[in-house]
Amino acid sequence: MQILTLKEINKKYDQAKDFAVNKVSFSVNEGEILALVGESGSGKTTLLRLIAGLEHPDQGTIALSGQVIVEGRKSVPSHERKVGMVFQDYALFPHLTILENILYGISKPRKEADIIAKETLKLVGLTEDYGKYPHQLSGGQQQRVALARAIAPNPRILLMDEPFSNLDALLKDQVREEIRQIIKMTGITAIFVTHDTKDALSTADRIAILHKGYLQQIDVPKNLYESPVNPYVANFFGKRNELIANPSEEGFYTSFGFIADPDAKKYKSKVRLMFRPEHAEVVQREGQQLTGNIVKVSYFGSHQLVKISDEQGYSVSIRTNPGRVFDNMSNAFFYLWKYDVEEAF
Ligand SMILES: Nc1ncnc2c1ncn2[C@@H]1O[C@H](COP(=O)(O)OP(=O)(O)OP(=O)(O)O)[C@@H](O)[C@H]1O
Repeated sequence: MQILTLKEINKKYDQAKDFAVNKVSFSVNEGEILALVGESGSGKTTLLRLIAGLEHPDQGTIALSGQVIVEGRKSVPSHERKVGMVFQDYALFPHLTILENILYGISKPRKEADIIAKETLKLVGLTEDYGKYPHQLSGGQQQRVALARAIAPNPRILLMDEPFSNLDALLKDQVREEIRQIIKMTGITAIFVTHDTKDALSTADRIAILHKGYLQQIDVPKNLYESPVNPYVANFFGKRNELIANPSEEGFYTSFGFIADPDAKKYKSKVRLMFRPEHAEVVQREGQQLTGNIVKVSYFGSHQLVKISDEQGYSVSIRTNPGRVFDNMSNAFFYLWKYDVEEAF
């Protein structure tokens, strides 16, 4: 069931030249975690603020739990929308204890509020720390307090602005997993903004990608990564290699050799074969594969990238498992097991 629906949302700030958000429509299902991703200035935060009621759109409607909260001039005030917010810097009150920080948002009699706050602290694994002050906690723990404060009043939806950006790389993996688990345990619907594709791919059920205020694609992570609707989305989710190829009846001619592909005959002129480093395989023996010279092997622990160059010095990068040994400047054979064909010119 859909809990949040945005229809044709436009937003232009005073004095701004362009729209920050352009005709954006999408829905979020109950219990779903949606990531809003895009480069800086793509409109992610603006969308979040429009849903929270901190901004009003120039056009469009927003409905939350069956209630229209934005339509024309109508706007349900932010505090009546029952939206939970987690800010990038957590925005905890430094002079209040963890328990007091959480109690702050619960408008219930003290005894009842106390029970809710302590239950929420248990949920986020901070039962022992309720008497401490924010500065006495680690970044990851502060993050969990901010989450507890946002979910304790039982909001209809949880909004998080760059929730992982203040954490170092090591902590990030752990916190992502924790936050996802907590959200899933409560069953709350959540939207978070991030510019980091890893945050989105690992934490979200679906991802919406924005570019210059336009929604490009909204889908489950696997589909966005494997079947992007346009080159912008494809490139956003990591580097792709590009091979210029001439189509023929039987396949594509590239500077690394021939790729047999009956679909090639569909194309009349030069195309670009786009493939991700993990969608190619370096093989031992010569055969029906492409060939080139290994010019660099970069080791990343979990994998390595082998850079292979053609006779003109144009290179592609292929991901291999870290245990494989390659000699620099030696001849290499490889094949592509997945690629997209894009019109070249
Ligand atoms: N208060 C404002 N007044 C005028 N222009 C604004 C305001 N806030 C944002 N903008 C502009 O609107 C566009 C979208 O900004 P927004 O902050 O929503 O993008 P973002 O994707 O969240 O970027 P970032 O990742 O850098 O936070 C940008 O061009 C930005 O400069």
